[in-house]
Amino acid sequence: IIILKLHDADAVKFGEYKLKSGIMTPIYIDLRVLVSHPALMNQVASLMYQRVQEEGLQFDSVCGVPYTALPLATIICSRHELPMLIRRKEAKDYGTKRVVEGLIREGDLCLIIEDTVTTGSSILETAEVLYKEGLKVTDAIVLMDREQGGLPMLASQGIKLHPIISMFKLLNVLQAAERIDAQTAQKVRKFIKETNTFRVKENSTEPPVAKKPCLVKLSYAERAGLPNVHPLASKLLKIMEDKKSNLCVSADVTNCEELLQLADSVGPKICMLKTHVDILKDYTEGFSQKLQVLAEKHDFLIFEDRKFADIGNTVKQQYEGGLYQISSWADIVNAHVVPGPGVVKGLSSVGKALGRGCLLIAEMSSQGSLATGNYRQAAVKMAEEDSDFVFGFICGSAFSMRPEFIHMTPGVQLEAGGDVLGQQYTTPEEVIYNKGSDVIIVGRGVLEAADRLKAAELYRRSGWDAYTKRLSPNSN
Ligand SMILES: O=c1ccn([C@@H]2O[C@H](COP(=O)(O)O)[C@@H](O)[C@H]2O)c(=O)[nH]1
Repeated sequence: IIILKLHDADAVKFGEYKLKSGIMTPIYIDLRVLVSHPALMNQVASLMYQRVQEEGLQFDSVCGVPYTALPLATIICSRHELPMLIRRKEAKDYGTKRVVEGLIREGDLCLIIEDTVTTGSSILETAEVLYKEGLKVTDAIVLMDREQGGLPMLASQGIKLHPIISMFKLLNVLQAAERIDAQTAQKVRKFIKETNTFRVKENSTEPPVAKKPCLVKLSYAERAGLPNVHPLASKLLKIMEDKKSNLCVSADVTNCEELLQLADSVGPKICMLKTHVDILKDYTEGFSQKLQVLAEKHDFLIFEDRKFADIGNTVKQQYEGGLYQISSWADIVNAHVVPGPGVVKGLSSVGKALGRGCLLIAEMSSQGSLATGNYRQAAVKMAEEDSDFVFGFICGSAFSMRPEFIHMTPGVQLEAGGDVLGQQYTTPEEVIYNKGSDVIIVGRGVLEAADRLKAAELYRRSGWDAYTKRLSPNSN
């Protein structure tokens, strides 16, 4: 009966609508309308709490995913006198600057409340914020599961989803009540089946049990096939899987011939080659053409570590013009987030049409870096707003719960340490296995070795072993 009431309230719409992922859908669930139907809102909250009781869920606090689920969480908490937490979508830049409001005790278990689940990414985002505050999340109650992969995806991350209504049930009820005809119901069923965003690995006997949440439990190959992954990210993830390499060599040498020799030598071992074109003494246009030929030959991407950091109009010119014409040869560039979204818009206005992609610098490996806390959050927000151009981050650890974003970490050597100018090193195992990052960026670890090729192979193997260990069912 709740399904018919939701339909009456226009919370279930049939037609052509765009989802958060960009996919067009023939059915749209709009539970924002609930605020105008208090009786229905109360009934939904009751059903959700009933589910909590039926499942015997134990928790210390409740947090609604902003914004639609906030009133639902509020009603449940108020009625049953449960402590509530409020997750801010954006941290304040004054006062306490908190991202989660309410009483937080390290190790407390928080129950998440959500209105609709498609891929599960919104619940994961909220869970990630809560983890960072020291809380645990093992369960989420959702009113409507679109059955497009959210449930198994969340299970793979240690979160059990408890849906009140599922898409197929909803279609059956609406069809039986003659609210929709058989053709519409069939069209939606087909769409839902064809756009499933997550599949449990075939032949896997592993139950989706709650483990310590690992940000990226999916393989590179699985992530390459996600529906909303950037084409360049997909290409990179496929290269990584094919070449069994998550190694990016930072080619910080100062003459073109040496750089080309290095690229040709370590090419088979790497997924990406990073350049600092402005340290080359003898740059010519011919050099970038030769580098592209080598990238093609050995199947790696070129990342120019230009670290753009100006207003949109200036970075646009720096990217496409000047001596280096970076946009004509570099697959990937990066940008600081300090200028605000304009820097991405400027770069995107040149690079998007060329099929290029951008990484945002969310953190830096150097000692005393100011890129921490809210700064990193701002980078995530900017990436999400321009995910048709930005596909990842330069960072110390994985923090975005969206598997379509790639995390890349510089400051890597086989032994932890640093240099005299503030660089700090961690190991491939620490970066990939413990911190959940995807790519290790190694400069002097390879460049200063007596045998650069041998060193590249050592780093490749070390990074790859850490990745396979991360994926193994026994890892937590
Ligand atoms: O936070 C950052 C961002 C970029 N880098 C760059 O990576 C390499 C690291 O070289 P090593 O020789 O391995 O130290 C270098 O090109 C930096 O400009 C970084 O180190 N940290």
